[in-house]
Amino acid sequence: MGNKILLEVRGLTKIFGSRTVVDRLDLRMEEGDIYGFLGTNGSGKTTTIRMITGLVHPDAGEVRIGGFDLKSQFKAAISLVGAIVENPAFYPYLSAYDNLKLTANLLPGVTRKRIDEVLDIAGLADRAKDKVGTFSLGMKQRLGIAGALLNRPKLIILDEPTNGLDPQGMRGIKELIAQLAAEQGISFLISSHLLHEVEQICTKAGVIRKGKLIAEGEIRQLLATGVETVEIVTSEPDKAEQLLRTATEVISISRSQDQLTVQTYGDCSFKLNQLLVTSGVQIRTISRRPQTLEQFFLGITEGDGGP
Ligand SMILES: Nc1ncnc2c1ncn2[C@@H]1O[C@H](COP(=O)(O)OP(=O)(O)OP(=O)(O)O)[C@@H](O)[C@H]1O
Repeated sequence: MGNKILLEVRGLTKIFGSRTVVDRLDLRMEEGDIYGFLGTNGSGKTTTIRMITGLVHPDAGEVRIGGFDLKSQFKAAISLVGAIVENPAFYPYLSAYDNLKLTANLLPGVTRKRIDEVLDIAGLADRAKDKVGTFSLGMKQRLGIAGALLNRPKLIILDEPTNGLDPQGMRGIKELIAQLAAEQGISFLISSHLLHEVEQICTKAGVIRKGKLIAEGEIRQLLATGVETVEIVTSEPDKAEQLLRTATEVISISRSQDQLTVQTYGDCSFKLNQLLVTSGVQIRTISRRPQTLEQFFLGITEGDGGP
């Protein structure tokens, strides 16, 4: 395995109309990583994955897979990737085998033997001849992973793979991911809005919020990372908000009359205080509430359904 860089994303940006949905995003995966891409609904995960898989053109930034530039060396870069973006689509009246044969026809050099192999790996060998319409959602997801394995990728990208699955289906997917990583050295980029799920499967994670990567690292280290809620009461809330939005540590600001509630990455209340005071903003009170990223993430997933 080693520490070879498998995926490098730099400054990736997507703007829809006047909204910046993905904002100068950087990601870095090494071979062997199972990377959890964590964020609430609408935070920009699917758009990022679509850019990494060449389905959406970025407005800025670059993606390199296995050292190949996705734009100028598309074939070489994309041949290293197997991906399921959103739900895998199958023909319900065709068998699992025939569905994979259709996928295989689009890929150069994939043999019939390989179709049997991937069905076996996904634990579907004995259902190969059954119509996909009779499959549970978990089996369809495993069939999707089988399809993604056809061209022997080094990186598999899964967008919310356990969405809608029952506990047994979830377990099946998690076990398959762990097995493919351990036995075949395949790396995974897995998007999810569920912290505990990422914690169970992944070795590393990045947290995306409003299109920005707000934290990245080894899971354990990441969950212990400090995040703070700073509450500021001021007679000049407009000016204060404008100034605070320029600070890199600020994740979000909400307002209620003359009170600003500011979420920050790391301990920076002193810096924010100075920023306001040196610009002549009078502060009535300032208080801080430290949290771990885990508490923060659980709080935002409960509290707001979107960005
Ligand atoms: N083609 C598009 N045109 C305009 N806006 C879009 C388009 N695609 C996505 N968006 C918007 O971009 C934002 C991010 O969407 P995205 O699907 O990337 O988020 P997500 O984190 O994957 O969320 P979810 O888990 O709900 O899929 C959303 O507000 C969405 O409405």
